[in-house]
Amino acid sequence: MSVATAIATDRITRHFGDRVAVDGVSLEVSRGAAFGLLGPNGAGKTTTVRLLAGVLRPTAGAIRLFGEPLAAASSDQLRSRIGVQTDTSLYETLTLRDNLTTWAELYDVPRAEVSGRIDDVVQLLGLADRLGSKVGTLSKGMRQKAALARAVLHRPELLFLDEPTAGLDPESTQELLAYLRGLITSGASTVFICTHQLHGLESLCDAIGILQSGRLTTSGAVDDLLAARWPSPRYRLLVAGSPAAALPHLPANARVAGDGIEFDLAPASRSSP
Ligand SMILES: Nc1ncnc2c1ncn2[C@@H]1O[C@H](COP(=O)(O)OP(=O)(O)OP(=O)(O)O)[C@@H](O)[C@H]1O
Repeated sequence: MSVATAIATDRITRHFGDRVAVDGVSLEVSRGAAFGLLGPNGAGKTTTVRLLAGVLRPTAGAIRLFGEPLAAASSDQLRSRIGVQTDTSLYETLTLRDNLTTWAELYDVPRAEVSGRIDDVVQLLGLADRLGSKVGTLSKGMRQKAALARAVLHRPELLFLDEPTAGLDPESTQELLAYLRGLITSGASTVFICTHQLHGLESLCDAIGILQSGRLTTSGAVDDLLAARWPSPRYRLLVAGSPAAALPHLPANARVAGDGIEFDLAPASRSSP
């Protein structure tokens, strides 16, 4: 494991009584990358995030964050380096601004920067006109975005998102994806997303893992997994006139085949919308 590794787990397992929620999971996430953990309900995704965020301890196995054993990290270190988006972390009776200000203070955001950071993040997430609303009066989608605003306010190096698009309408989903894409592209945070529904989240991820009944059954680069799972279709084009003359106008992998041209379509890449 190199210093460029943000998360490395070695066969982590977590039992709840007789139930095995996470079963021998080993994974690595590079610093600045986005990793998607996919799996059906009950697969162990939230438990994995809670283990990685230091909220739960593994029954067996080891976790290293930024090269250091998680077990040795102090709660202050974890708090400053990690952000976790959960919808249970907001005070319903406080306004959105008071929620974010309270969290900024708890997370030691420099006092002079608090107001500016709040204004920036609510602007980007389309919540600027709801700063004065009590969180209890916000819609579910707005709360999702408010929870994300709270999680990123202290600019964590490692951001955990649990079902970030759940309950969002298509427009809000696109707004949230655009915000996350900007965050990931900036390279400021390593982002770990878990979800049972893709909703375009895969387009943000460099790598994904699939969790089933607590076991990581597949993991790898998104493009490689898509190519293996859905081999790119091969097209054959009949050309009026000389196939060779048409070649410069076609994908680089096109080649002349008989009286036509053949080429594969490349798998969708992370930068595609
Ligand atoms: N605190 C707990 N006590 C007992 N069992 C638990 C606890 N937390 C999780 N589990 C069990 O561990 C398994 C994995 O749960 P987990 O919440 O990690 O799954 P998930 O993939 O996040 O599911 P979902 O997509 O429904 O949120 C489930 O069988 C769940 O009942």
